[in-house]
Amino acid sequence: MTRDIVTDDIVIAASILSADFAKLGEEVRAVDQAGADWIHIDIMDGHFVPNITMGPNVVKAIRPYTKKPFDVHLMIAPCDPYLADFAEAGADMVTVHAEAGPHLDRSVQLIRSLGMKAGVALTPSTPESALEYVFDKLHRVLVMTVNPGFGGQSFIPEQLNKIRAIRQMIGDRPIHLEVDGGVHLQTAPLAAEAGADVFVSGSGVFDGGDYAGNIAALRKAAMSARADA
Ligand SMILES: O=C(CO)[C@@H](O)[C@H](O)COP(=O)(O)O
Ligand SMILES: [Fe+2]
Repeated sequence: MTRDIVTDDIVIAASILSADFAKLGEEVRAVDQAGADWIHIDIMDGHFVPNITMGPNVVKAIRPYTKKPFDVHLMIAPCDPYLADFAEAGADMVTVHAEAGPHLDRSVQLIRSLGMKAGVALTPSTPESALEYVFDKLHRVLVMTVNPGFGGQSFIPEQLNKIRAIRQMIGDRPIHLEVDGGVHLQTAPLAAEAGADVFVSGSGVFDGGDYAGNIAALRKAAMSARADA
């Protein structure tokens, strides 16, 4: 099934880390109906990051609640032993961290061989040069604008230079540039102006309960920066 399309459009990926875990399936359906383009799923292991969330069994359980693409952000180390489980659970795209192990190229090749789109994430202290030798195998790059592990943190503005540099590296390749962490109405335009086209938001989508209003406002904020460019 093809659920991932690379377009020139702004993509809003709702991060279910901020959802009510007691009714996760309904929350996924709700953000789908509220206009989210992708469902962003944060997988944390209490080892690579200081928090624990969910595994492939939960991804599988929420898969029937939407046809929107599942954008799985792995904050686990090692990741290779679990990639097939996420593919089987219904992940469309899997992003691994460049910092999560010594064999990034192997992880990227494995994701692709399992039929999923491949992404690499960089924590705030990792330079864009970490992408150099895997770049042409990627469908997306995820720039973390907070230190990974928790929702609701503040956007780190120094990451805007990294976003600009990666936008230059991408050129006309069909690679999404995803920004994750502290993405709100004030920061989405900055990231868009720097070159991001996928906007992950947890608290910005879920806080206050007006998912449709929040998603529409985020999209409008990101698009306004593009129109100004
Ligand atoms: O990967 C992560 C956190 O490590 C994110 O995807 C968070 O879920 C973003 O949350 P907000 O900063 O948007 O509240
Ligand atoms: Fe994430």
